[in-house]
Amino acid sequence: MSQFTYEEVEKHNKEGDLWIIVDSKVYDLSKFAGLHPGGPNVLYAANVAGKDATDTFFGLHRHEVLLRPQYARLQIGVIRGQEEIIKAPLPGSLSKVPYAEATWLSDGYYSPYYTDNHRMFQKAVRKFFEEVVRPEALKCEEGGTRISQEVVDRLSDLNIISMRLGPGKHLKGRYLMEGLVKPEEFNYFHELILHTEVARFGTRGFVDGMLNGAVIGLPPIWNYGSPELQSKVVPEVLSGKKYIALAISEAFAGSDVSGIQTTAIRDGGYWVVTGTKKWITNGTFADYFTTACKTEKGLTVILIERGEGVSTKPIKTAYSPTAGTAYVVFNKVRVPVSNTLGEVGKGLSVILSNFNHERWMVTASSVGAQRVIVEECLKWANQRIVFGKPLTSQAVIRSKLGKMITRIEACQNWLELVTHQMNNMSYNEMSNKLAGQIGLLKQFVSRCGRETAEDATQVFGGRALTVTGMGKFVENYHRTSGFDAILAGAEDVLGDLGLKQAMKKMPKDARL
Ligand code: HEM
Repeated sequence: MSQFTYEEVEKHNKEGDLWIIVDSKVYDLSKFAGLHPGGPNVLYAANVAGKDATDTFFGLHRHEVLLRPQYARLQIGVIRGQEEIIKAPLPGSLSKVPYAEATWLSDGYYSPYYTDNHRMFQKAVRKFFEEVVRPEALKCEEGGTRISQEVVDRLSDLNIISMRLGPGKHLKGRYLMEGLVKPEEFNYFHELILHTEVARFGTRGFVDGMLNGAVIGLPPIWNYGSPELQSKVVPEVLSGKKYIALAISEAFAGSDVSGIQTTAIRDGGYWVVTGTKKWITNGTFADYFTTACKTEKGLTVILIERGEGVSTKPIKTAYSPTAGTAYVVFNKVRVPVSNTLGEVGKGLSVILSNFNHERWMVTASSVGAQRVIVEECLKWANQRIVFGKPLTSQAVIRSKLGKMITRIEACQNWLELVTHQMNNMSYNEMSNKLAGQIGLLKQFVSRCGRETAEDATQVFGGRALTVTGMGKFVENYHRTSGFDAILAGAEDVLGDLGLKQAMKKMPKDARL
Protein backbone atom coordinates (compact mmCIF):
# COMPACT_ATOMS: atom_id res chain seq x y z
CA MET A 1 0.00 0.00 0.00
CA SER A 2 1.31 3.46 -0.89
CA GLN A 3 1.77 5.88 2.00
CA PHE A 4 0.61 9.50 1.81
CA THR A 5 0.63 12.63 3.94
CA TYR A 6 -2.51 14.67 4.64
CA GLU A 7 -1.06 17.43 2.43
CA GLU A 8 -0.67 15.06 -0.52
CA VAL A 9 -4.24 13.82 -0.20
CA GLU A 10 -5.59 17.34 0.09
CA LYS A 11 -4.47 18.18 -3.46
CA HIS A 12 -7.00 15.69 -4.87
CA ASN A 13 -10.11 17.59 -3.98
CA LYS A 14 -12.21 18.07 -7.08
CA GLU A 15 -14.44 16.35 -9.62
CA GLY A 16 -12.34 13.92 -11.70
CA ASP A 17 -9.54 13.91 -9.13
CA LEU A 18 -11.05 13.03 -5.77
CA TRP A 19 -9.40 11.35 -2.80
CA ILE A 20 -10.70 11.03 0.74
CA ILE A 21 -9.47 9.53 4.00
CA VAL A 22 -11.54 7.19 6.14
CA ASP A 23 -9.90 5.81 9.28
CA SER A 24 -6.33 6.37 8.01
CA LYS A 25 -7.07 4.73 4.63
CA VAL A 26 -6.92 6.74 1.43
CA TYR A 27 -9.62 6.14 -1.19
CA ASP A 28 -9.58 7.34 -4.78
CA LEU A 29 -13.22 8.15 -5.56
CA SER A 30 -12.54 9.99 -8.85
CA LYS A 31 -14.42 7.47 -10.98
CA PHE A 32 -16.69 6.08 -8.24
CA ALA A 33 -18.17 9.52 -7.45
CA GLY A 34 -20.56 9.26 -10.41
CA LEU A 35 -21.74 5.85 -9.16
CA HIS A 36 -21.92 6.72 -5.46
CA PRO A 37 -25.38 5.70 -4.13
CA GLY A 38 -25.43 8.87 -2.02
CA GLY A 39 -24.79 11.00 -5.14
CA PRO A 40 -21.55 12.66 -6.33
CA ASN A 41 -22.07 16.16 -4.94
CA VAL A 42 -21.82 15.24 -1.27
CA LEU A 43 -18.31 13.97 -1.99
CA TYR A 44 -17.13 17.33 -3.37
CA ALA A 45 -18.05 19.21 -0.19
CA ALA A 46 -15.18 21.22 1.33
CA ASN A 47 -15.05 19.10 4.50
CA VAL A 48 -14.97 15.83 2.48
CA ALA A 49 -12.97 16.22 -0.76
CA GLY A 50 -9.28 15.64 -0.04
CA LYS A 51 -10.00 15.50 3.71
CA ASP A 52 -10.27 13.05 6.56
CA ALA A 53 -14.00 12.25 6.27
CA THR A 54 -14.05 9.51 8.93
CA ASP A 55 -16.74 11.01 11.17
CA THR A 56 -18.88 12.08 8.23
CA PHE A 57 -18.55 8.60 6.70
CA PHE A 58 -19.60 6.77 9.87
CA GLY A 59 -22.54 9.10 10.32
CA LEU A 60 -23.90 7.76 7.01
CA HIS A 61 -22.61 4.23 6.39
CA ARG A 62 -22.09 0.96 8.19
CA HIS A 63 -18.48 -0.20 8.37
CA GLU A 64 -19.40 -3.22 6.24
CA VAL A 65 -19.66 -0.88 3.21
CA LEU A 66 -15.88 -0.49 3.22
CA LEU A 67 -15.40 -4.25 3.46
CA ARG A 68 -17.44 -5.09 0.35
CA PRO A 69 -14.89 -6.05 -2.35
CA GLN A 70 -16.24 -3.55 -4.90
CA TYR A 71 -15.57 -0.68 -2.45
CA ALA A 72 -12.50 -2.08 -0.68
CA ARG A 73 -10.64 -1.89 -3.98
CA LEU A 74 -11.11 1.89 -4.07
CA GLN A 75 -8.41 2.10 -1.40
CA ILE A 76 -5.10 3.27 -2.88
CA GLY A 77 -3.04 3.70 0.25
CA VAL A 78 -2.76 4.73 3.88
CA ILE A 79 -1.74 7.85 5.79
CA ARG A 80 1.93 7.58 6.76
CA GLY A 81 2.47 6.75 10.44
CA GLN A 82 -1.21 6.07 11.18
CA GLU A 83 -3.08 2.85 11.85
CA GLU A 84 -6.72 2.00 11.32
CA ILE A 85 -8.79 2.15 14.50
CA ILE A 86 -12.04 0.65 13.28
CA LYS A 87 -11.35 -2.99 12.54
CA ALA A 88 -13.74 -5.59 11.18
CA PRO A 89 -14.53 -8.08 13.95
CA LEU A 90 -12.92 -11.48 13.45
CA PRO A 91 -15.44 -14.30 12.93
CA GLY A 92 -16.36 -15.73 16.31
CA SER A 93 -15.09 -12.77 18.31
CA LEU A 94 -17.02 -11.12 21.13
CA SER A 95 -18.12 -7.50 21.08
CA LYS A 96 -16.47 -5.13 23.53
CA VAL A 97 -19.42 -2.75 23.48
CA PRO A 98 -20.92 -2.72 27.01
CA TYR A 99 -24.04 -4.92 27.23
CA ALA A 100 -23.59 -6.13 23.65
CA GLU A 101 -22.92 -9.59 25.04
CA ALA A 102 -24.62 -11.46 27.84
CA THR A 103 -22.81 -10.95 31.16
CA TRP A 104 -21.28 -14.42 31.10
CA LEU A 105 -19.51 -13.48 27.85
CA SER A 106 -18.28 -10.10 29.05
CA ASP A 107 -14.68 -9.70 30.18
CA GLY A 108 -14.24 -9.72 33.94
CA TYR A 109 -17.77 -10.92 34.80
CA TYR A 110 -19.00 -14.25 36.18
CA SER A 111 -21.96 -16.58 35.91
CA PRO A 112 -23.01 -19.58 37.97
CA TYR A 113 -24.52 -21.35 34.96
CA TYR A 114 -21.90 -21.70 32.26
CA THR A 115 -18.84 -23.95 32.18
CA ASP A 116 -15.68 -23.78 30.10
CA ASN A 117 -17.35 -26.22 27.74
CA HIS A 118 -20.18 -23.74 27.13
CA ARG A 119 -17.59 -21.04 26.39
CA MET A 120 -15.78 -23.21 23.85
CA PHE A 121 -19.09 -24.23 22.35
CA GLN A 122 -20.27 -20.62 22.03
CA LYS A 123 -17.04 -19.58 20.34
CA ALA A 124 -17.20 -22.42 17.83
CA VAL A 125 -20.90 -21.86 17.13
CA ARG A 126 -20.47 -18.12 16.59
CA LYS A 127 -17.52 -18.63 14.27
CA PHE A 128 -19.32 -21.25 12.20
CA PHE A 129 -22.51 -19.20 12.12
CA GLU A 130 -20.70 -16.04 11.04
CA GLU A 131 -18.67 -17.77 8.38
CA VAL A 132 -21.23 -20.17 6.94
CA VAL A 133 -24.75 -19.39 8.11
CA ARG A 134 -24.79 -15.59 8.26
CA PRO A 135 -24.14 -15.02 4.54
CA GLU A 136 -26.89 -17.54 3.83
CA ALA A 137 -29.24 -15.85 6.32
CA LEU A 138 -28.77 -12.44 4.70
CA LYS A 139 -29.27 -13.85 1.22
CA CYS A 140 -32.37 -15.86 2.12
CA GLU A 141 -33.95 -13.09 4.22
CA GLU A 142 -33.60 -10.62 1.37
CA GLY A 143 -34.46 -12.93 -1.51
CA GLY A 144 -37.17 -14.82 0.37
CA THR A 145 -35.64 -18.14 -0.65
CA ARG A 146 -35.49 -21.19 1.56
CA ILE A 147 -32.26 -22.30 3.20
CA SER A 148 -30.04 -24.13 0.69
CA GLN A 149 -29.43 -27.84 0.92
CA GLU A 150 -25.71 -27.12 1.04
CA VAL A 151 -26.02 -25.14 4.29
CA VAL A 152 -28.50 -27.67 5.70
CA ASP A 153 -25.89 -30.37 5.04
CA ARG A 154 -23.23 -28.35 6.86
CA LEU A 155 -25.63 -27.89 9.82
CA SER A 156 -26.33 -31.57 9.87
CA ASP A 157 -22.62 -32.53 9.65
CA LEU A 158 -22.07 -30.68 12.93
CA ASN A 159 -25.35 -32.09 14.29
CA ILE A 160 -26.72 -28.59 14.81
CA ILE A 161 -30.15 -29.66 13.58
CA SER A 162 -30.21 -32.31 16.32
CA MET A 163 -28.83 -29.99 19.00
CA ARG A 164 -31.48 -27.35 18.30
CA LEU A 165 -34.02 -29.90 19.53
CA GLY A 166 -32.41 -29.88 22.96
CA PRO A 167 -30.77 -32.49 25.16
CA GLY A 168 -32.13 -36.04 24.93
CA LYS A 169 -31.87 -39.50 23.50
CA HIS A 170 -31.77 -38.23 19.92
CA LEU A 171 -28.21 -37.00 20.59
CA LYS A 172 -26.95 -40.43 21.68
CA GLY A 173 -23.97 -41.58 19.64
CA ARG A 174 -23.75 -38.30 17.74
CA TYR A 175 -20.55 -36.36 17.25
CA LEU A 176 -21.61 -32.88 18.32
CA MET A 177 -19.82 -29.82 16.94
CA GLU A 178 -16.86 -31.96 15.88
CA GLY A 179 -16.68 -33.63 19.29
CA LEU A 180 -16.59 -30.36 21.24
CA VAL A 181 -19.39 -31.49 23.51
CA LYS A 182 -20.31 -35.04 24.48
CA PRO A 183 -23.97 -35.97 24.01
CA GLU A 184 -24.36 -36.69 27.74
CA GLU A 185 -22.84 -33.27 28.59
CA PHE A 186 -25.09 -31.32 26.24
CA ASN A 187 -27.61 -29.37 28.28
CA TYR A 188 -30.17 -26.59 27.86
CA PHE A 189 -27.48 -23.91 28.13
CA HIS A 190 -25.80 -25.34 25.02
CA GLU A 191 -29.13 -25.18 23.28
CA LEU A 192 -29.72 -21.65 24.57
CA ILE A 193 -26.43 -20.64 22.95
CA LEU A 194 -27.61 -22.00 19.58
CA HIS A 195 -30.91 -20.12 19.69
CA THR A 196 -29.41 -16.80 20.80
CA GLU A 197 -26.55 -17.00 18.31
CA VAL A 198 -28.80 -17.62 15.31
CA ALA A 199 -30.89 -14.61 16.28
CA ARG A 200 -27.83 -12.36 16.06
CA PHE A 201 -28.04 -12.16 12.27
CA GLY A 202 -30.96 -9.75 12.54
CA THR A 203 -32.93 -11.87 10.08
CA ARG A 204 -36.08 -12.95 11.92
CA GLY A 205 -37.59 -14.83 8.98
CA PHE A 206 -34.47 -16.90 8.58
CA VAL A 207 -34.43 -17.81 12.29
CA ASP A 208 -37.64 -19.73 11.59
CA GLY A 209 -36.49 -20.75 8.12
CA MET A 210 -33.46 -22.49 9.61
CA LEU A 211 -35.66 -25.54 10.17
CA ASN A 212 -37.62 -24.42 13.21
CA GLY A 213 -40.30 -26.73 11.86
CA ALA A 214 -38.11 -29.62 13.02
CA VAL A 215 -37.60 -28.13 16.49
CA ILE A 216 -41.35 -28.17 17.05
CA GLY A 217 -42.55 -30.87 14.66
CA LEU A 218 -40.18 -33.76 15.34
CA PRO A 219 -40.35 -34.32 19.14
CA PRO A 220 -43.91 -35.75 18.94
CA ILE A 221 -42.53 -38.45 16.59
CA TRP A 222 -39.91 -39.71 18.99
CA ASN A 223 -42.11 -39.26 22.03
CA TYR A 224 -45.28 -40.76 20.61
CA GLY A 225 -44.57 -42.40 17.23
CA SER A 226 -44.32 -46.16 16.63
CA PRO A 227 -40.76 -47.59 16.56
CA GLU A 228 -41.08 -48.05 12.76
CA LEU A 229 -42.12 -44.45 12.27
CA GLN A 230 -39.31 -43.21 14.51
CA SER A 231 -36.62 -45.24 12.78
CA LYS A 232 -37.70 -43.87 9.40
CA VAL A 233 -38.55 -40.24 10.05
CA VAL A 234 -36.16 -39.16 12.83
CA PRO A 235 -32.90 -39.92 10.94
CA GLU A 236 -34.29 -38.41 7.72
CA VAL A 237 -35.09 -35.12 9.45
CA LEU A 238 -32.00 -34.89 11.65
CA SER A 239 -29.76 -35.53 8.66
CA GLY A 240 -31.46 -32.67 6.81
CA LYS A 241 -32.63 -34.94 3.99
CA LYS A 242 -36.31 -34.38 4.75
CA TYR A 243 -38.16 -31.47 6.30
CA ILE A 244 -40.97 -31.47 8.82
CA ALA A 245 -43.49 -28.89 10.02
CA LEU A 246 -45.88 -28.71 12.94
CA ALA A 247 -49.40 -28.22 11.60
CA ILE A 248 -51.75 -27.21 14.38
CA SER A 249 -53.10 -23.70 13.91
CA GLU A 250 -55.99 -22.95 11.59
CA ALA A 251 -57.98 -19.93 10.60
CA PHE A 252 -60.51 -21.34 13.08
CA ALA A 253 -58.09 -21.99 15.94
CA GLY A 254 -54.88 -20.40 17.15
CA SER A 255 -54.23 -20.31 20.87
CA ASP A 256 -57.61 -22.07 21.31
CA VAL A 257 -56.20 -25.32 19.91
CA SER A 258 -59.30 -27.29 20.78
CA GLY A 259 -61.26 -25.33 18.16
CA ILE A 260 -59.55 -26.97 15.17
CA GLN A 261 -61.74 -28.24 12.34
CA THR A 262 -59.41 -30.50 10.35
CA THR A 263 -61.02 -33.93 10.51
CA ALA A 264 -59.59 -37.43 10.39
CA ILE A 265 -62.12 -40.18 9.65
CA ARG A 266 -61.25 -43.86 9.95
CA ASP A 267 -61.51 -45.98 6.81
CA GLY A 268 -60.06 -49.42 7.50
CA GLY A 269 -56.34 -49.12 8.13
CA TYR A 270 -56.32 -45.48 7.08
CA TRP A 271 -57.29 -42.06 8.31
CA VAL A 272 -58.88 -39.80 5.73
CA VAL A 273 -57.80 -36.25 6.61
CA THR A 274 -59.51 -33.11 5.35
CA GLY A 275 -58.90 -29.53 6.42
CA THR A 276 -56.69 -26.45 6.11
CA LYS A 277 -53.86 -25.38 8.37
CA LYS A 278 -52.64 -21.79 8.48
CA TRP A 279 -49.37 -20.03 9.46
CA ILE A 280 -47.39 -23.26 9.20
CA THR A 281 -43.68 -22.48 9.56
CA ASN A 282 -41.52 -24.31 6.96
CA GLY A 283 -44.79 -25.58 5.46
CA THR A 284 -43.95 -24.53 1.88
CA PHE A 285 -41.09 -27.01 1.75
CA ALA A 286 -41.96 -29.59 4.42
CA ASP A 287 -42.11 -33.28 3.51
CA TYR A 288 -43.94 -34.21 6.72
CA PHE A 289 -46.63 -32.51 8.75
CA THR A 290 -47.22 -33.29 12.42
CA THR A 291 -50.90 -32.54 12.26
CA ALA A 292 -53.58 -31.97 14.86
CA CYS A 293 -56.90 -33.52 13.73
CA LYS A 294 -60.41 -33.85 15.10
CA THR A 295 -61.57 -37.48 15.31
CA GLU A 296 -64.66 -39.19 16.64
CA LYS A 297 -62.83 -39.78 19.89
CA GLY A 298 -61.36 -36.29 20.16
CA LEU A 299 -58.19 -34.45 19.20
CA THR A 300 -55.57 -36.73 17.66
CA VAL A 301 -52.11 -35.99 16.26
CA ILE A 302 -51.22 -37.71 12.98
CA LEU A 303 -48.05 -37.58 10.90
CA ILE A 304 -48.94 -36.81 7.30
CA GLU A 305 -46.45 -37.20 4.48
CA ARG A 306 -46.59 -34.84 1.52
CA GLY A 307 -48.31 -36.72 -1.32
CA GLU A 308 -51.66 -37.05 -3.00
CA GLY A 309 -54.21 -34.63 -1.55
CA VAL A 310 -51.60 -32.47 0.26
CA SER A 311 -50.94 -29.02 -1.15
CA THR A 312 -49.19 -25.97 0.27
CA LYS A 313 -49.08 -22.37 -0.71
CA PRO A 314 -47.06 -19.49 0.73
CA ILE A 315 -48.67 -16.90 2.99
CA LYS A 316 -47.25 -13.41 2.73
CA THR A 317 -46.28 -12.27 6.20
CA ALA A 318 -44.43 -9.27 7.63
CA TYR A 319 -41.24 -11.27 7.73
CA SER A 320 -39.32 -12.97 4.96
CA PRO A 321 -40.77 -15.86 2.89
CA THR A 322 -37.56 -17.70 3.79
CA ALA A 323 -39.51 -18.97 6.84
CA GLY A 324 -41.71 -20.92 4.43
CA THR A 325 -44.95 -19.85 6.15
CA ALA A 326 -47.78 -21.74 4.46
CA TYR A 327 -51.37 -22.65 4.12
CA VAL A 328 -51.48 -26.42 4.11
CA VAL A 329 -54.51 -28.02 2.53
CA PHE A 330 -55.38 -31.65 3.20
CA ASN A 331 -57.94 -32.90 0.75
CA LYS A 332 -59.12 -36.40 1.65
CA VAL A 333 -55.54 -37.48 2.33
CA ARG A 334 -55.24 -41.19 3.11
CA VAL A 335 -52.79 -41.73 5.96
CA PRO A 336 -51.93 -45.14 7.48
CA VAL A 337 -53.33 -45.49 11.00
CA SER A 338 -49.80 -46.45 12.07
CA ASN A 339 -48.90 -42.76 11.64
CA THR A 340 -50.97 -41.85 14.69
CA LEU A 341 -48.87 -40.13 17.35
CA GLY A 342 -49.97 -41.15 20.83
CA GLU A 343 -53.43 -42.38 21.66
CA VAL A 344 -56.49 -41.51 19.62
CA GLY A 345 -58.32 -38.71 21.42
CA LYS A 346 -55.28 -37.77 23.53
CA GLY A 347 -53.85 -35.31 21.03
CA LEU A 348 -54.03 -32.36 23.35
CA SER A 349 -51.44 -33.84 25.68
CA VAL A 350 -49.19 -34.58 22.65
CA ILE A 351 -49.46 -30.93 21.64
CA LEU A 352 -49.05 -29.57 25.14
CA SER A 353 -45.99 -31.74 25.76
CA ASN A 354 -44.23 -29.75 23.08
CA PHE A 355 -45.23 -26.28 24.11
CA ASN A 356 -42.84 -25.54 26.98
CA HIS A 357 -39.79 -26.19 24.88
CA GLU A 358 -41.18 -24.31 21.90
CA ARG A 359 -42.04 -21.25 23.98
CA TRP A 360 -38.68 -21.29 25.70
CA MET A 361 -36.99 -21.56 22.28
CA VAL A 362 -38.91 -18.57 20.88
CA THR A 363 -38.01 -16.64 24.04
CA ALA A 364 -34.33 -17.53 23.66
CA SER A 365 -34.09 -16.31 20.07
CA SER A 366 -36.11 -13.23 21.00
CA VAL A 367 -33.53 -12.36 23.68
CA GLY A 368 -30.67 -12.92 21.20
CA ALA A 369 -32.26 -10.55 18.71
CA GLN A 370 -33.05 -7.92 21.34
CA ARG A 371 -29.44 -7.81 22.50
CA VAL A 372 -28.20 -7.08 18.99
CA ILE A 373 -30.53 -4.08 18.86
CA VAL A 374 -29.10 -2.77 22.13
CA GLU A 375 -25.63 -2.97 20.59
CA GLU A 376 -26.80 -1.27 17.39
CA CYS A 377 -28.29 1.60 19.38
CA LEU A 378 -25.28 2.07 21.64
CA LYS A 379 -22.95 2.19 18.65
CA TRP A 380 -25.16 4.50 16.64
CA ALA A 381 -25.87 6.91 19.46
CA ASN A 382 -22.14 7.09 20.07
CA GLN A 383 -21.10 7.73 16.46
CA ARG A 384 -23.96 9.86 15.17
CA ILE A 385 -23.21 13.55 15.47
CA VAL A 386 -26.27 15.76 15.73
CA PHE A 387 -26.30 19.48 16.52
CA GLY A 388 -22.49 19.17 16.62
CA LYS A 389 -22.47 16.52 19.38
CA PRO A 390 -22.93 12.74 19.60
CA LEU A 391 -26.50 11.58 20.06
CA THR A 392 -25.54 10.32 23.52
CA SER A 393 -25.21 13.90 24.67
CA GLN A 394 -29.04 14.10 24.59
CA ALA A 395 -30.56 13.08 27.92
CA VAL A 396 -33.67 11.66 26.24
CA ILE A 397 -31.50 9.29 24.18
CA ARG A 398 -29.47 8.23 27.22
CA SER A 399 -32.70 7.51 29.04
CA LYS A 400 -33.88 5.25 26.19
CA LEU A 401 -30.54 3.44 26.11
CA GLY A 402 -30.65 2.90 29.87
CA LYS A 403 -34.11 1.36 29.62
CA MET A 404 -33.03 -0.88 26.78
CA ILE A 405 -30.13 -2.20 28.85
CA THR A 406 -32.36 -2.76 31.85
CA ARG A 407 -34.85 -4.71 29.76
CA ILE A 408 -32.33 -6.97 28.04
CA GLU A 409 -30.56 -7.75 31.29
CA ALA A 410 -33.85 -8.55 33.04
CA CYS A 411 -34.92 -10.80 30.13
CA GLN A 412 -31.57 -12.59 29.95
CA ASN A 413 -31.36 -13.19 33.68
CA TRP A 414 -34.85 -14.62 33.98
CA LEU A 415 -34.31 -16.75 30.88
CA GLU A 416 -31.10 -18.18 32.33
CA LEU A 417 -32.80 -18.89 35.64
CA VAL A 418 -35.58 -20.82 33.89
CA THR A 419 -33.00 -22.64 31.76
CA HIS A 420 -31.20 -23.68 34.94
CA GLN A 421 -34.46 -25.12 36.28
CA MET A 422 -34.96 -27.06 33.03
CA ASN A 423 -31.50 -28.56 33.42
CA ASN A 424 -32.36 -29.85 36.86
CA MET A 425 -35.93 -31.03 36.41
CA SER A 426 -37.46 -34.17 35.00
CA TYR A 427 -39.82 -33.71 32.10
CA ASN A 428 -42.87 -34.07 34.36
CA GLU A 429 -41.51 -31.61 36.87
CA MET A 430 -40.95 -29.13 34.06
CA SER A 431 -44.55 -29.44 32.91
CA ASN A 432 -45.79 -29.04 36.42
CA LYS A 433 -43.53 -26.26 37.64
CA LEU A 434 -42.44 -24.33 34.57
CA ALA A 435 -45.33 -24.17 32.10
CA GLY A 436 -46.79 -21.09 33.80
CA GLN A 437 -43.45 -19.41 34.35
CA ILE A 438 -42.34 -19.94 30.74
CA GLY A 439 -45.64 -18.37 29.64
CA LEU A 440 -44.99 -15.30 31.80
CA LEU A 441 -41.36 -15.16 30.71
CA LYS A 442 -42.28 -15.26 27.05
CA GLN A 443 -44.83 -12.51 27.54
CA PHE A 444 -42.29 -10.38 29.39
CA VAL A 445 -39.54 -10.89 26.82
CA SER A 446 -41.72 -10.19 23.81
CA ARG A 447 -43.14 -7.03 25.41
CA CYS A 448 -39.66 -5.81 26.31
CA GLY A 449 -38.61 -6.60 22.76
CA ARG A 450 -41.31 -4.42 21.27
CA GLU A 451 -40.58 -1.55 23.65
CA THR A 452 -36.94 -1.77 22.62
CA ALA A 453 -37.96 -1.90 18.96
CA GLU A 454 -39.95 1.32 19.44
CA ASP A 455 -37.13 3.08 21.29
CA ALA A 456 -34.55 1.89 18.77
CA THR A 457 -36.68 3.28 15.95
CA GLN A 458 -36.69 6.67 17.64
CA VAL A 459 -32.93 6.54 18.21
CA PHE A 460 -32.28 5.72 14.54
CA GLY A 461 -34.96 8.02 13.17
CA GLY A 462 -35.63 7.71 9.42
CA ARG A 463 -32.81 5.21 9.08
CA ALA A 464 -34.90 2.70 11.01
CA LEU A 465 -37.50 2.84 8.27
CA THR A 466 -35.31 1.62 5.42
CA VAL A 467 -34.60 -2.03 4.71
CA THR A 468 -30.98 -1.34 3.77
CA GLY A 469 -28.32 0.96 5.17
CA MET A 470 -27.52 2.17 8.65
CA GLY A 471 -30.68 1.09 10.46
CA LYS A 472 -31.41 -2.13 8.59
CA PHE A 473 -31.30 -4.36 11.68
CA VAL A 474 -33.56 -2.04 13.62
CA GLU A 475 -35.97 -1.98 10.69
CA ASN A 476 -36.06 -5.79 10.57
CA TYR A 477 -36.48 -6.02 14.33
CA HIS A 478 -39.21 -3.41 14.48
CA ARG A 479 -41.09 -5.17 11.70
CA THR A 480 -40.72 -8.67 13.10
CA SER A 481 -40.43 -8.54 16.90
CA GLY A 482 -44.21 -8.96 17.06
CA PHE A 483 -43.76 -12.53 15.81
CA ASP A 484 -42.24 -13.42 19.17
CA ALA A 485 -45.42 -12.23 20.84
CA ILE A 486 -47.63 -14.51 18.74
CA LEU A 487 -45.75 -17.63 17.64
CA ALA A 488 -46.03 -20.54 20.10
CA GLY A 489 -48.95 -18.81 21.82
CA ALA A 490 -50.20 -15.23 21.98
CA GLU A 491 -48.52 -13.40 24.83
CA ASP A 492 -51.73 -12.43 26.61
CA VAL A 493 -52.90 -16.03 26.62
CA LEU A 494 -49.51 -17.13 27.94
CA GLY A 495 -49.45 -14.45 30.61
CA ASP A 496 -52.87 -15.61 31.72
CA LEU A 497 -51.70 -19.22 31.73
CA GLY A 498 -48.91 -18.17 34.07
CA LEU A 499 -51.39 -16.59 36.43
CA LYS A 500 -53.82 -19.51 36.34
CA GLN A 501 -51.01 -21.96 37.10
CA ALA A 502 -49.93 -19.82 40.04
CA MET A 503 -53.51 -19.61 41.34
CA LYS A 504 -53.83 -23.39 41.21
CA LYS A 505 -50.88 -23.60 43.56
CA MET A 506 -52.12 -21.10 46.10
CA PRO A 507 -51.99 -22.73 49.54
CA LYS A 508 -55.47 -23.24 50.98
CA ASP A 509 -54.53 -21.37 54.12
CA ALA A 510 -53.07 -18.35 52.37
CA ARG A 511 -54.56 -15.30 54.07
CA LEU A 512 -53.26 -11.84 54.79
C1 HEM B 1 -15.07 4.95 0.35
C2 HEM B 1 -15.99 5.90 0.32
C3 HEM B 1 -17.46 5.67 0.17
C4 HEM B 1 -18.14 4.58 -0.27
C5 HEM B 1 -17.59 3.24 -0.73
C6 HEM B 1 -19.55 4.89 -0.17
C7 HEM B 1 -20.58 4.01 -0.48
C8 HEM B 1 -21.90 4.26 -0.24
C9 HEM B 1 -22.95 3.29 -0.34
C10 HEM B 1 -22.77 1.83 -0.75
C11 HEM B 1 -24.09 3.90 0.00
C12 HEM B 1 -25.50 3.24 0.03
C13 HEM B 1 -26.00 3.13 1.43
C14 HEM B 1 -25.38 2.01 2.22
O1 HEM B 1 -25.25 0.87 1.71
O2 HEM B 1 -25.06 2.26 3.39
C15 HEM B 1 -23.78 5.26 0.30
C16 HEM B 1 -24.71 6.20 0.69
C17 HEM B 1 -24.38 7.50 1.02
N1 HEM B 1 -23.13 8.06 1.07
FE1 HEM B 1 -21.41 7.13 0.65
N2 HEM B 1 -19.69 6.17 0.29
C18 HEM B 1 -18.43 6.66 0.51
C19 HEM B 1 -18.12 7.90 1.03
C20 HEM B 1 -19.00 8.87 1.36
C21 HEM B 1 -18.67 10.13 1.93
C22 HEM B 1 -17.28 10.58 2.27
C23 HEM B 1 -19.80 10.81 2.10
C24 HEM B 1 -19.87 12.16 2.66
C25 HEM B 1 -20.87 12.99 2.62
C26 HEM B 1 -20.90 9.95 1.63
C27 HEM B 1 -22.24 10.26 1.66
C28 HEM B 1 -23.26 9.37 1.45
C29 HEM B 1 -24.64 9.68 1.62
C30 HEM B 1 -25.23 11.02 2.01
C31 HEM B 1 -25.34 8.50 1.36
C32 HEM B 1 -26.85 8.28 1.47
C33 HEM B 1 -27.12 7.77 2.85
C34 HEM B 1 -28.56 7.47 3.16
O3 HEM B 1 -29.40 7.37 2.22
O4 HEM B 1 -28.87 7.30 4.34
N3 HEM B 1 -20.38 8.78 1.19
N4 HEM B 1 -22.44 5.45 0.16
